[in-house]
Amino acid sequence: MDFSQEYQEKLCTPAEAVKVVKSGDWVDYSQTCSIPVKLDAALAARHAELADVNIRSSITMQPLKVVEEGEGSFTYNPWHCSGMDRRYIDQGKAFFNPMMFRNVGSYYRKGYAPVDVLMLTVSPMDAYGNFSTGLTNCCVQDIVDVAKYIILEVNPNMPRVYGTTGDHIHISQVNCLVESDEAIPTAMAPAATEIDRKIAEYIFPELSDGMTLQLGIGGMPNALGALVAESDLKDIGMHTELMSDGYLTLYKAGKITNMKKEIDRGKGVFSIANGSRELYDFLNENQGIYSAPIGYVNHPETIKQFKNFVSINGCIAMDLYGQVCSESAGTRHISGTGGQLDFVTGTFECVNGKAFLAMSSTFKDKKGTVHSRILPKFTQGDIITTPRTQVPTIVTEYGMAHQVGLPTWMRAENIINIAHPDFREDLIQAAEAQGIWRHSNKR
Ligand SMILES: CC(=O)SCCNC(=O)CCNC(=O)[C@H](O)C(C)(C)COP(=O)(O)OP(=O)(O)OC[C@H]1O[C@@H](n2cnc3c(N)ncnc32)[C@H](O)[C@@H]1OP(=O)(O)O
Ligand SMILES: CCCC(=O)O
Repeated sequence: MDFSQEYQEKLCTPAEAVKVVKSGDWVDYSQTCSIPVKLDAALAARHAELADVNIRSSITMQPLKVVEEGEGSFTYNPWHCSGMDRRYIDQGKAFFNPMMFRNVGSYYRKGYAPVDVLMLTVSPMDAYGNFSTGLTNCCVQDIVDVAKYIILEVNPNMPRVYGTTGDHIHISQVNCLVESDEAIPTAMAPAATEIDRKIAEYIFPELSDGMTLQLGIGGMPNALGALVAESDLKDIGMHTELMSDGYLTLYKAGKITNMKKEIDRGKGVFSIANGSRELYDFLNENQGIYSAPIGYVNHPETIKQFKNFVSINGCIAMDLYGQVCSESAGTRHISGTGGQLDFVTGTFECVNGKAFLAMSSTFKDKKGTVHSRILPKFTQGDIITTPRTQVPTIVTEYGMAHQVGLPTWMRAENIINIAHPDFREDLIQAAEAQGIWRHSNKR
């Protein structure tokens, strides 16, 4: 088998490749590190001749030309937002696409998310005609299966990552391809703050040897990663939606062996990766790691097979009823549901599952005013990411608030105990007015 002739026949320039896009089409860019840079620029250059083209993607890490140069012709619809995506939404150039992450693949398969053209970055072809999907497995197989036309942007900087379904695309499935040597975008995790470190210290005693760990984004998971790296904990397993540098720190410290995992033993599993170039090099042809579809990684049926599973994610605000908002600030869109509800739900199903949602107790706005993240009730349009029926333990720098199985007055008391002291009295009065404060509650 020699696929080099087919490769040459399908090779074209970005401008030639994007000619297939018509007004009214839905174009899919895969997500985050796999967004095709040259094809995006070539498509944006056609803005004067196109109208009402919809782009689907997520978590952009560098400017999208169709958004920045194609206003009026292209509408960008992210499934999940990076800082850049939320600025596009703030500017009215993009519109969030709500989703449950484990189900996104089925949105494509069931026809709710049509795809006229798929274009994405992949690593160079191997001897068998396969292009690795590299850092983004996610739901690429579902998109490939339904896309009417597939264009690859082949880039030697995309690591070749082994995996299950969705880890590669064969040249026979592809309509055309272009070549690129653009750097794959990197994302540096925010430095951990003193508050992050305090939260990590509350969670740390809940961890044990042999656990399987899912870490979300942000400074707090990094702080926890650093604590674990310096601890005596051993034989940790990785099963995570997002692989970022926090895990690389744990691998480098010898903490992750994956040998105690009940499933996928010996393999660290992720669905999307973004972080440093060092992380991408670590993933390249690493047989100890595999990428898998989000529909597998995030599914409660998968997660429940782990006995000792620990899930740690961030949130933005919560109310005294135990509802958690992790994706908006009032009506301002911030990030997305992502895998939060998937992991909270799945972890509850595990024999010894422990899920934590973490946030600082207060937020300082751009004018310097300090607000409590713990609110009496949500009234400003905040989106509920984790409903109170599924909410696990909440952690701030003042401690942990257990919620599962507790009546309203106990939930409210636990939540107020982890609020910033300056806001506690007002919260107690609100709880009383809302009828969720019992006369014997501690003050
Ligand atoms: C990868 C995984 O996590 S896997 C599965 C889990 N997925 C999830 O949990 C998804 C939902 N969670 C998240 O997206 C994140 O954990 C977040 C958004 C809650 C926290 O992430 P961080 O990176 O620590 O958020 P950060 O503190 O930088 O705030 C993000 C933005 O929200 C704004 N913001 C945060 N809290 C508030 C608030 N209470 N009021 C107003 N704005 C706020 C910040 O100002 C910032 O906006 P800016 O970029 O315009 O300045
Ligand atoms: C890739 C990050 C999406 C999420 O927060 O779940």
